[in-house]
Amino acid sequence: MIRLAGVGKRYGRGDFVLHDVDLTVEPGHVVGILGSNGSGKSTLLRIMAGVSHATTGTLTGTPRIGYLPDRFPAGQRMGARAYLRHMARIHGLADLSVIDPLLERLALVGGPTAPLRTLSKGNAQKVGLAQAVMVRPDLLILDEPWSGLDVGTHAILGELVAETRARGASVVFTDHRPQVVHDHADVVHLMNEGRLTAESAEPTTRIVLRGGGSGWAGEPGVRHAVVEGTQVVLTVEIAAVDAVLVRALKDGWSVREVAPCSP
Ligand SMILES: Nc1ncnc2c1ncn2[C@@H]1O[C@H](COP(=O)(O)OP(=O)(O)OP(=O)(O)O)[C@@H](O)[C@H]1O
Repeated sequence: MIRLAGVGKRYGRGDFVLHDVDLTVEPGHVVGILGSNGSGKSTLLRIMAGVSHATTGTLTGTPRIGYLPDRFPAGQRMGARAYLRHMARIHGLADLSVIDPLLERLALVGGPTAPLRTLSKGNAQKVGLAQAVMVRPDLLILDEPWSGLDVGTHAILGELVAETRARGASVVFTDHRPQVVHDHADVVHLMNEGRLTAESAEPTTRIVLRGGGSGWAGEPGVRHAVVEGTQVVLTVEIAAVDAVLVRALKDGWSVREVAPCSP
């Protein structure tokens, strides 16, 4: 459906922010990309969506794409319905009757005629989601959708993802929280400083630490380290759990939780 091989990206003359990314998205799969802020997730999705070009490597496949960017540009006077109709025509969509039910389902506050620029970030994201799904894409690309949308819409988002998969199309989404990615993805990839790796199916342990000193990225056996407020949440290979706990206690961290996590 879509295949990336050796994809790298640098902005201007800066350092590479994506390195040698290989990724194949099969039909009917939901692919979750887990990575912390600045790791390169949005850059990768922009390349897949065709709004940014890879500096190196190749992309093959020409699926019909629906794309929800990390920040949906909504500074316009147009209302949601008018905007979506406009976008539908650009995409060559003949049937505009899907738009109103979609906006109703997403419970757009202010209704379909409220100017986009008056919408809150969460509501603007709903319009962004509507423009991405209304084209019935072969590949639905969603940049941190569970963070941008208000909690009330999370269940609808889950349904839209499931419906997309059920009709044999694919979804690629990002998030920085392991739980969110594991809850919704069939296949998980980890993005770390611009490098993408498939997550191993080996079971892991979730360790939550508070306080303490030095960072955890790159520590042996630590698949992922996410800072959440004053805590850091580690996803650790089972063989490394004892060593990580010993290091944490030596470094002054307080252990808040140790629990199995199932990918
Ligand atoms: N348009 C740009 N010009 C220059 N550098 C950029 C641009 N967009 C992103 N970057 C840099 O590329 C790196 C990866 O950013 P990217 O937004 O892809 O990461 P991310 O994982 O999506 O993070 P976030 O969740 O914070 O959006 C960062 O160092 C960022 O500063």
